[in-house]
Amino acid sequence: MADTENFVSQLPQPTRYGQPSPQKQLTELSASANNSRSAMPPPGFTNHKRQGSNLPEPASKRKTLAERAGEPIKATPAAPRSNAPVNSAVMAAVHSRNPSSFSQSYRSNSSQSRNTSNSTASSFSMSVGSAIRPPAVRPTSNLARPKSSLAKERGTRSANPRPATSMDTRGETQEDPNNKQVWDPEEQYSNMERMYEDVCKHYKQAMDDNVEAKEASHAYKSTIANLEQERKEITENIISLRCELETTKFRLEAAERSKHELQRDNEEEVEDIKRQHRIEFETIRQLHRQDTERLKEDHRAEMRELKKRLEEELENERTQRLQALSQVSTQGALEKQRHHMDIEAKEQEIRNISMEIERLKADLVREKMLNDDLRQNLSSAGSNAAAMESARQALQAKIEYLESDSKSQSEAYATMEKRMNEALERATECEEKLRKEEMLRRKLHNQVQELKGNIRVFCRVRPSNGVEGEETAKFNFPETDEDPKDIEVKGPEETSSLGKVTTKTHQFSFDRVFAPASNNVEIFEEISQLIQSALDGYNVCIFAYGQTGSGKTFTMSSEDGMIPQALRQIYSTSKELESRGWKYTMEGSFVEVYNEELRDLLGNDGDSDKPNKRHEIRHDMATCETTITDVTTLTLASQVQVEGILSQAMSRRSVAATKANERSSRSHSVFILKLTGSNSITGKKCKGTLNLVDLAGSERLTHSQVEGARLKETQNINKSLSCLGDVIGALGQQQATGGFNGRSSVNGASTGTSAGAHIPYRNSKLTYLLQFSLGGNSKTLMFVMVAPEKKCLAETITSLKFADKVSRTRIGVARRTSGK
Ligand SMILES: Nc1ncnc2c1ncn2[C@@H]1O[C@H](COP(=O)(O)OP(=O)(O)OP(=O)(O)O)[C@@H](O)[C@H]1O
Repeated sequence: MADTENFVSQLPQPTRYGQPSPQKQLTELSASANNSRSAMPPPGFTNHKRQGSNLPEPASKRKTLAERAGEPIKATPAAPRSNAPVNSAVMAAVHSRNPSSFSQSYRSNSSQSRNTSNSTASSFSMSVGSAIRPPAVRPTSNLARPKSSLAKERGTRSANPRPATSMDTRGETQEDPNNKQVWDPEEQYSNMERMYEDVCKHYKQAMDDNVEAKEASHAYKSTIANLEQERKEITENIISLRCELETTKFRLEAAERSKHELQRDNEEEVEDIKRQHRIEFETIRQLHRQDTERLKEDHRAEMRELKKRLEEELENERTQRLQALSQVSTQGALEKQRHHMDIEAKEQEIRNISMEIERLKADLVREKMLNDDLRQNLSSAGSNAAAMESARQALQAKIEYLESDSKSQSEAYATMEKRMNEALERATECEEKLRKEEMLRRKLHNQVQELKGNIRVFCRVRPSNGVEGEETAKFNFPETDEDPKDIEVKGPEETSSLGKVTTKTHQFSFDRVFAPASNNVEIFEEISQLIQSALDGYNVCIFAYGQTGSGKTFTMSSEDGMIPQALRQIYSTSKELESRGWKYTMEGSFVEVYNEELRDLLGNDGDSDKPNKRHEIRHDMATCETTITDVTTLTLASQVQVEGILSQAMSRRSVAATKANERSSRSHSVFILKLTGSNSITGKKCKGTLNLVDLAGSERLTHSQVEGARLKETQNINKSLSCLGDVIGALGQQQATGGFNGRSSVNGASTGTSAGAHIPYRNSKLTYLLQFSLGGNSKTLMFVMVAPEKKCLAETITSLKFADKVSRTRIGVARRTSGK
């Protein structure tokens, strides 16, 4: 295809169908003429002419006749040479064959010559000579002209110089004016005659040349005709080639069309095949789907069948296994029961042994703790024992004696048995006496507590924290023989209006004052009797009050703080009391009151800012019991558990403190220990609660100092602490007016037997939580913590004033909570 197009593009474009352009034709013709000229080598005519003539050479650039024949005919411009007009005149004369014109021309020429030059040789001869010369170039090479007669003649003439003409003579005459020459008509005539002859000769010669030229012209014409013929042939060839080209093009187009048709047919065929394939594919797919569906259905049916069979098998298997299992479990249960019984027996054994040990221990402790009566009993028992020892020795001697005599031996044994029984009876009597003594002790202890007051205040000044440059305030602890109860604080310097600087000394008295040197163990000794009260069935509340950093947490929760020591004491005492028939259950929980919300410190509430569960405080007014919903309660059944609950609570509190930006300073933590005891010998029951409270920092922040979350905290702390003061104040008020009757009314709601005044427990979460541990039915101890730094002086005095107010409050008699 590309070849075809190339071939077509290389062909000359026809101007009109089947007709070559005239321009093209002309070009081809001149080219052929050129070719013919170039093909024709110049004949030796020129050389020959030169050889045969001495005439001057024509201008080298003059065009040949043949060349001029190819040019369009135009008027010959006037030749610059002098002979040109003569030549044309001669030629015109020759062609017209008009002698007059010839003579006229001749005359004009001659006269012209005469006018122009007088000193040179005859211009006539020069002009005629040159004018009659044949054309310089032959038109064709193949038409070599024979030498003309004129040329021959010229050749001879050149060898023999021409005789002088009349003109020559005249010239000579003119040259020599002194030479006397006469106008000779004869001679002139003869000269004329000669000239005429010459002219005739020239004419003849010209005629010959003309003939030759005609011949040449014929030759040219025939050549032109040949060339024309050739051109025609070439044109025909071109036409035929063009026709062929057109035909080829036509065929090509037809082939192209057929190709397109074929292509289209092919495409349609392919489309048909595709369509067919699609239909076939769809049919196959349909069949396949049907097959699949059928197979699936079969498979489902098989599966159903299989499943059914398997279920049946499974059911059978299960029944068999269940039977086996029930047999095994029956055997296991029997085995377990047996083991259980074994364990119980062993436990009982252990219990007995441990009870024995505990009893022995308790006896030992009791020996130490009992008063003079007990010592007397013991001494009498000792004398009894000595008597018994002597009796035993006597019996021993008797046994030895009786060993030889069995009769006397059996008698001695009977006596010994009798005495043994007597001793046992006496021991039972002693135990009974001891129990009565214990009851008496409790009673006396409570009386002492009552005498001390149901709300007591201890003041503790913490040692300086040793920070360099920190000034310490002045505290004075007046020395007394008894326990120190007073404290003097030098207040800040005050400048009067007169410029006098004075320092006020504040004096306070509390139930006990602990100087910075005192330690936690020492302090606990003072409160251990209160802890004992909780075991005796009283509600006890010990709380630490003071500004941030004054040592509240250190006193309450450090390793030897009040909470750990109280727990340890309760545990050990409860164990001791077991020997006297008391059995205690102890349940501990640790909560935090933050922003008037309860958080469980033994649960996960302390980990985040928001408690995971919402805890509510519930009061049972009948039993005077408080419970908190969803709070974690741990039973303290062993010393390990006691330590566990402590470490867990401490770690929770420290996590919470770190996470919530030292929240411990801004929340109240309350450790609640519920003690339930029952005496298996006397059948008595008691229920006491020990609340150990680490209050939030008591420093009063003004609302303008804080904002946002901190403002809310501050408001809540201020509110709860002032609420605590209000409750204590209200309780004192109630006592003063004699309104207290064992139970107070809560926010006006009567608790049953109350005829008392309103106590605003509900005004804060803290007081509401401690409702049954604050007031008439409880024993309260407040620690007022004091930071010794001078910068804390103002807060210290405020705290001490508050504590003093509390200390002056007298609250009614506490009553033991009996179990149902
Ligand atoms: N009696 C003391 N002896 C030695 N160091 C003490 C004593 N009391 C308190 N500290 C120390 O003083 C610092 C502050 O005490 P603590 O944290 O108990 O104060 P706080 O009143 O509980 O403060 P917050 O209200 O922030 O909980 C602690 O480093 C503590 O160890």
